[in-house]
Amino acid sequence: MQALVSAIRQHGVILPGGILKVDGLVNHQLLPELTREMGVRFARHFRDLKPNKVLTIEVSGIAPALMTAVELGVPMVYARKKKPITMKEPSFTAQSVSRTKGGVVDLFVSSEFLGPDDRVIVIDDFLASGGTLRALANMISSSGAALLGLGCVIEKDFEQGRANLADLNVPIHTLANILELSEERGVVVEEGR
Ligand SMILES: O=P(O)(O)OC[C@H]1O[C@H](OP(=O)(O)OP(=O)(O)O)[C@H](O)[C@@H]1O
Ligand SMILES: O=c1[nH]c(=O)c2nc[nH]c2[nH]1
Repeated sequence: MQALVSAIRQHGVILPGGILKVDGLVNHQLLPELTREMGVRFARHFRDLKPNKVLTIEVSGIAPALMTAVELGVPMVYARKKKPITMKEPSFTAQSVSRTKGGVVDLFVSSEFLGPDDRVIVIDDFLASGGTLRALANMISSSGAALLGLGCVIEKDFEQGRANLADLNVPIHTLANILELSEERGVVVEEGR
């Protein structure tokens, strides 16, 4: 997605530990037109698989996932990182490592909104090591739902997430691909795949 690549080149900042700061377009401020286009791209890619639900994780996955759900005309569910008292038992749980806040995070999805009748695509902001998508895939598996595909706004090629998730045997679609983050070459980014 060329507009996303340009925005990353313009606003992306390299932080220690191989972290790309894109708070101006994905993780703090959101650009409505750019985010809408993300949804259009994901929906176009996954529509033929006939998903009836989009799953994501709070907080940064919500915007692109919702835009995708709007395009597909299906509900969007987000995994919560703290279980509210409103959440009915049983819920599906998994753990992921927060890359931007540190520590292990518990994830919760209610069985009210995920179950054997669901055909799910997962949408998130970053595909890095793939740990977060793996956690979501595990919850989908526990629920009896079918996982159809994975979509992420930004892939960090050098963290091997795509390879780490290959055993899931589902299509993975990303909109921008970070090849390198370095002092010498800056943010090296190309369109996703
Ligand atoms: O492929 P991985 O190595 O799992 O990294 C990707 C995850 O890391 C970030 O989550 P984080 O908890 O840092 O941030 P968020 O609260 O902004 O969603 C990002 O939102 C992805 O969910
Ligand atoms: O803002 C972010 N920048 C990153 O580089 C990253 N990797 C995983 N999750 C991330 N979030």
